[in-house]
Amino acid sequence: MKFPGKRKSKHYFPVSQRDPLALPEPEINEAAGAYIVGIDQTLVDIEARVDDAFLARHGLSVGHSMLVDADAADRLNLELMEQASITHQFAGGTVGNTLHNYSVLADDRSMLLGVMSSSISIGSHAYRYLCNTSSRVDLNYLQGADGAMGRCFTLIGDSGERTFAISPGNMNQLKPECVPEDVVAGASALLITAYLLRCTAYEPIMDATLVAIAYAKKYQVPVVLTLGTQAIIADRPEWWQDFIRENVTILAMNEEEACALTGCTEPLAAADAALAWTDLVICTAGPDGLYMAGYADTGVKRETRHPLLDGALPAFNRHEFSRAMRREACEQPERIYSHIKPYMGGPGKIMNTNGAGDGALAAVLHDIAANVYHRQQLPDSTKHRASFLTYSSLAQVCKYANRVSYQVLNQHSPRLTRGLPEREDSLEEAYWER
Ligand SMILES: Nc1ncnc2c1ncn2[C@@H]1O[C@H](COP(=O)(O)OP(=O)(O)OP(=O)(O)O)[C@@H](O)[C@H]1O
Ligand SMILES: Nc1nc2c(ncn2[C@@H]2O[C@H](CO)[C@@H](O)[C@H]2O)c(=O)[nH]1
Repeated sequence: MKFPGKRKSKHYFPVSQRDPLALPEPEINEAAGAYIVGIDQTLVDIEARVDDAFLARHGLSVGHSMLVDADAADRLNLELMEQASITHQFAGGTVGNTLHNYSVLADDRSMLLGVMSSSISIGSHAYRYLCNTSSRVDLNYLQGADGAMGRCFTLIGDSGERTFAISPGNMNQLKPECVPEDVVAGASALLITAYLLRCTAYEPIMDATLVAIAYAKKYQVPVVLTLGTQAIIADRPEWWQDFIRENVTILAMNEEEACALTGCTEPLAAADAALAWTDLVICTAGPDGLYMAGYADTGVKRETRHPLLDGALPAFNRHEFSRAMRREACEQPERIYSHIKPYMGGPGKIMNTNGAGDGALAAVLHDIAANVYHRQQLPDSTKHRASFLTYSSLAQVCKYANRVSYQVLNQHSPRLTRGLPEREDSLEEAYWER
């Protein structure tokens, strides 16, 4: 486990010196390991430049992800081939991207559950998917399936905005019995997306997702939900509110999805509203950076040393130096919030906004898994005197998430090609303080 950013704090990582307050001599537990497990619709992104007339002709809604049937996908594909407008093909899927990025950042294992073609030929979509996935993502639990892989036509319109047309192929065929209980039980978090529950008719992946959630709840594994695209939430916001209240520990969304879920246009107000149903919220807000909201116990909350910020809530970042906890783990829960502007104001030239939010979530997952790993190695450390969800403070997690988003904006693919530069490992000393 590579630590999410070196720092000057007394709690540092990897553990090379004992915490003086921890009692017994710590032994490194070789068998222990922290990993994230996720379920996804295995998809290959097929990227093409199109004009707005193309999107209108194929009945696609700009900036959103829509399902298309086999005939519509064939028509779309044919037109793209005729125009020779396909520019890239790489592995996609919102959870697959996040697990890949987590594994690159943490230099550690994650596990992907989903389907994969049973028989793979060189150059096929399945082959490309595997080639574009970090070797740290464990694919041994994928379920073999016949038929075409899911395709995500990623259409870049005149404004540079991306529109997704999803041809499902066999992406929804994951069976509940292919979700191993022990894999979920041992995970630091279970990652799912709202896309898994968007099917035109019954599909096995819906039950597989519900089974995985039941296992996660049984073993107190945090369930992390990323909302996917606005329309899915806008279709039935109350249903999603109930779903989140029942099942979700950590919620990730962008401001559009947040608005669809809560009715609040302001991202901080939306994150605050979502805390009624879940324990930790990450809400990205494009050029406005990102917000996080969570809970801390009164006894362990920490005041910020940054200037206080007013927004939808006054002095909302007052306790942003606190580490996030589940509400039920707090004797006296208090709400904590943080905000960060884009790292260095954003890149001079944005290569791609696709996956910037998924990148931020990968950083949050890294921080959560580092906390589990530290607890496995040093259970008596004062760092675990309360049951925290994150290794770092909310403010620090925001910085890290934001830095990773910047990295994604700076490259073409939503999947990181390498980890963050080593010399920047100390986030305190990086540019945002200048
Ligand atoms: N135009 C921009 N300028 C500067 N930073 C940006 C810009 N757009 C996005 N970012 C950075 O990327 C992060 C995530 O952006 P955004 O809210 O667009 O994600 P998203 O819509 O969830 O992305 P995706 O769903 O494709 O993963 C922001 O918090 C911010 O740090
Ligand atoms: N799992 C899943 N991912 C999607 C869907 N639509 C778009 N994406 C992915 O979202 C990513 C960008 O956030 C792209 O790489 C797409 O592959 C969908 O319906 N399901």
